[in-house]
Amino acid sequence: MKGALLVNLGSPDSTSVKDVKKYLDEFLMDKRVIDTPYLIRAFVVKGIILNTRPKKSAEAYKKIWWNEGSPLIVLSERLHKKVKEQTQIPVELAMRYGNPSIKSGIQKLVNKGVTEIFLIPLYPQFAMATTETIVVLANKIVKKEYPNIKITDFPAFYNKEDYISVLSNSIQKHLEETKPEHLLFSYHGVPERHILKSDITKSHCKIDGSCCNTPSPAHEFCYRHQCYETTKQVAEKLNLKEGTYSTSFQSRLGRDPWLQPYTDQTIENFAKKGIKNLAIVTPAFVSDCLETLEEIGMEAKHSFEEQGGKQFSTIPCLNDDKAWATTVANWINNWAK
Ligand SMILES: C=CC1=C(C)c2cc3[nH]c(cc4nc(cc5[nH]c(cc1n2)c(C)c5CCC(=O)O)C(CCC(=O)O)=C4C)c(C)c3C=C
Ligand SMILES: [Fe+2]
Ligand SMILES: [Fe+2]
Repeated sequence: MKGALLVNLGSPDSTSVKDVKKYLDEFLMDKRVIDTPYLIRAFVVKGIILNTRPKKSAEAYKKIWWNEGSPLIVLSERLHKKVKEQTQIPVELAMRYGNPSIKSGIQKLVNKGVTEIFLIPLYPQFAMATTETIVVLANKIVKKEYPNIKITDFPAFYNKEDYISVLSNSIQKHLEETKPEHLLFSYHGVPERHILKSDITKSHCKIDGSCCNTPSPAHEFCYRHQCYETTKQVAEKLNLKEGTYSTSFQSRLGRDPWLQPYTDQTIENFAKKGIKNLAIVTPAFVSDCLETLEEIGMEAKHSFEEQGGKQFSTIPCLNDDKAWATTVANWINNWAK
């Protein structure tokens, strides 16, 4: 029997410093997130980051937390419910870090008699720190605990026509309402070296991004190329004029260089240049979360307004949008045919 597993990033169990610390420990000790040798990672994460960050992050989580829990988890559950309503096969939801775990998701499917799992990492663009870590962990669990189960993973869907279409429609609706002077596509960043590590050709990708418009097999796993491509395809679909939209990268952690331009600096520069009405869309995330609701919806908005900007609007992630749930259900149903 066939079944599907939707996997998102995860959130702390609560906004307590203890739970945030536990979550960040699991997240940041993942060698595909902080990709240094183990001893350096342990020193940096356990010796430095976990001493200060959990308190700060817990405060940020408190600002966005809902009565039902973490927005990312609640919105993923709502999407899961709508997807289940549109398919005959069992579908479970799991998180890469925290709860519900990937192991529990697989166990629930196995309990229902599933022997073939369609694994859908809920990330439009491939990254070592997102798609790859999910695929690796799910396969590791299956190999160890359920050797007779087969897994098929769904690749990054950054350029799939149906995804581009639902994303574009959600953006279009917002643009008609707010009529911004500029639309910023802000993607979660990754350290620059992650781009080089994911280059399967070992020679295509360049730190400065000059490679991303030259076709290459490397792009199947190039986060930066895939982000640019999502922006490009949405811009084409919506007929956006050159110069009225751009791409930037947010949520940098630490001192190493991450993908640029940085969102916070870009937004400040727009305000300083006299842009008054700015809209932001965050297509690396399919569910609103700390990084969209707090970092963009609160921090970035504040900085834009402080520098003279007047109207700063955030376009919600696809969340449990009806057409988006139908798109995910279609992927599952086509695979299960
Ligand atoms: C969308 C894809 C994501 C990539 C790529 C990614 C990479 C990445 N993230 C960190 C560090 C942190 N990220 C944090 C939160 C967070 N990150 C993503 C997604 C991606 N991260 C999401 C959806 C969230 C929000 C989770 C939620 O509960 O709402 C955090 C925790 C919050 C904080 O303290 O700021 C950290 C830390 C690294 C190092 C990284 C490297 C590639
Ligand atoms: Fe590239
Ligand atoms: Fe992150």
